[in-house]
Amino acid sequence: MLPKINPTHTTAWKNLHEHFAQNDFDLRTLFLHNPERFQQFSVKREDYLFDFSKNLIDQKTFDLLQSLAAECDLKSAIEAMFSGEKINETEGRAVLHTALRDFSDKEILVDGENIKPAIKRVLDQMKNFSGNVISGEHKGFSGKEITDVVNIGIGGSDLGPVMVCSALKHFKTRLNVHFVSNVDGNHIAEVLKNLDPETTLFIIASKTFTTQETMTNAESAKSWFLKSGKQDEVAKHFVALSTNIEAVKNFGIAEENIFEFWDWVGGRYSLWSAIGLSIVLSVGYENFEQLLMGANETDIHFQTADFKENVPVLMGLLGIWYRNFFDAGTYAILPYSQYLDRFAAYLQQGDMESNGKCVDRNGEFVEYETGPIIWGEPGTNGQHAFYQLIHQGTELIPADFIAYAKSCNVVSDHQEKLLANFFAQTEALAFGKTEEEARTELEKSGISEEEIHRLVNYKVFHGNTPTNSLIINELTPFSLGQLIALYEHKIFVQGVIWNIFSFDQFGVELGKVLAGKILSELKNNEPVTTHDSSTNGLIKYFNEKK
Ligand SMILES: O=P(O)(O)OC[C@H]1O[C@](O)(CO)[C@@H](O)[C@@H]1O
Repeated sequence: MLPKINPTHTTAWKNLHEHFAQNDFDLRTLFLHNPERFQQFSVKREDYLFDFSKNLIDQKTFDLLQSLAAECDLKSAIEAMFSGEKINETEGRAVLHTALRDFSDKEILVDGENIKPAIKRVLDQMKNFSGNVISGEHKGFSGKEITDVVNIGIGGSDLGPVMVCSALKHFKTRLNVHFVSNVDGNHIAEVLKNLDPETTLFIIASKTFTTQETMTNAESAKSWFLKSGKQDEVAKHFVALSTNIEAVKNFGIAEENIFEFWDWVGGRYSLWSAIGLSIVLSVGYENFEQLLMGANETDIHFQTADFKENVPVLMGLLGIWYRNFFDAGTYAILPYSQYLDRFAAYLQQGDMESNGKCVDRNGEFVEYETGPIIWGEPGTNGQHAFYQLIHQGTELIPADFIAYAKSCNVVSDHQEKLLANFFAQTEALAFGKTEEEARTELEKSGISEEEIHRLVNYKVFHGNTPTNSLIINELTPFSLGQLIALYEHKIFVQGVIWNIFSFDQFGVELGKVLAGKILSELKNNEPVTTHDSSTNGLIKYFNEKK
């Protein structure tokens, strides 16, 4: 079981509030007074450098955040998760996505049974199946090789595979992997438009095998296929990834085409499981295994490193400092890598579905902020979209800047320009531009004193916008696994300290129930009056125009 400590009742929390009230954390001053600040607040590991010196902290802040982790008993929470304790108490489940990437001989027991053999069995099944598809040995009903794969899933059955397949495009196999997730018929229509049923493999990815969007898309995909293929040829073109074996069989998927995973794998933490089959088909099993091993490297770091040098712990603690003491409502993920174009979207589910909670582990409503809004886009594009607000807006927006030192593709001086922007942005966000500096620049431009007076404030940059800089040596399946796991564990750290349960998601249920009721009303084509005037009015308008 996880500890049930209200963070606001800890001594560290009270001291952090005092510390916050008594200091202004001016980065220019902090760097001026400590030439060793970078060395003091950065962690250099074999595959990456994590520089957190441009945060609004001093040594006392750092020490108090460490005390907070200790008072909230983070260490035992980490041990509880990795050991298979049922820390997902509201659903009575263990949380063991980490076991999926643990290649050691260590036994991990769930309800008295070692889960490692089953994990190995499914990995072998994924390896064999993907090898046969990629080699062309597995053929479609007309004897042709598979050329295209369509993963049908949503949420954790989509976002992780989409993000990884996008990030590892440089490593792709001959197969073209597509993703359908939205119940909006245009989504599947656009994907199927250019595909051939004779050479297309469908992956129905759903932990529960009950999600409306996925089951609707799966039925439509099957109907599309059966316009060409026969019912008894479905087995060659449809596989399923699920914990719900009975529901998969009822859908009509052959038993040998079911890739199982388990209830101790949360949807948003499932890309390491059978849900990763689209990744295996996209980049090959060896690269998928490297992805797992990279995540495992972070798991070991997370379990063994002193919290003072533990990157996920530091990321989590710094996020709490801004969320709960600076009242920052959002957190930006700004990868300076086009390959990571879906990374923020993936973390939106990972973070917001985990820590978007308002009831603590004692069943009481919390009286402090919990999970922030996660958002972001790759740099340098963001600089031409929303950096104006980060630089000169009224919201404090802490951000993680992520980049790779080496590029997968050497093209002219693009990499130097990309990193120059990365470094410039974190510098500008930290140190800004004072009124005096702005005035000096304007004076050099030769404009009148009156004009200078009129313009100077528009040219001031407040600075003191905190950033973490993560420079990873190169983008590989291994380093991507490390990166993803860093964020999985950051999220865990924050959930532990906020004293919430990070592994259920009851908040998604009400919408599903209401949608089911309204769907039946829409289908019977009668006037709808059972809702509020807005919902009734909207439904009426839709019925008139559809
Ligand atoms: O994989 P399933 O069971 O179709 O669920 C899809 C997604 O729906 C949710 O249950 C709710 O968003 C997610 O947690 C999950 O990843």
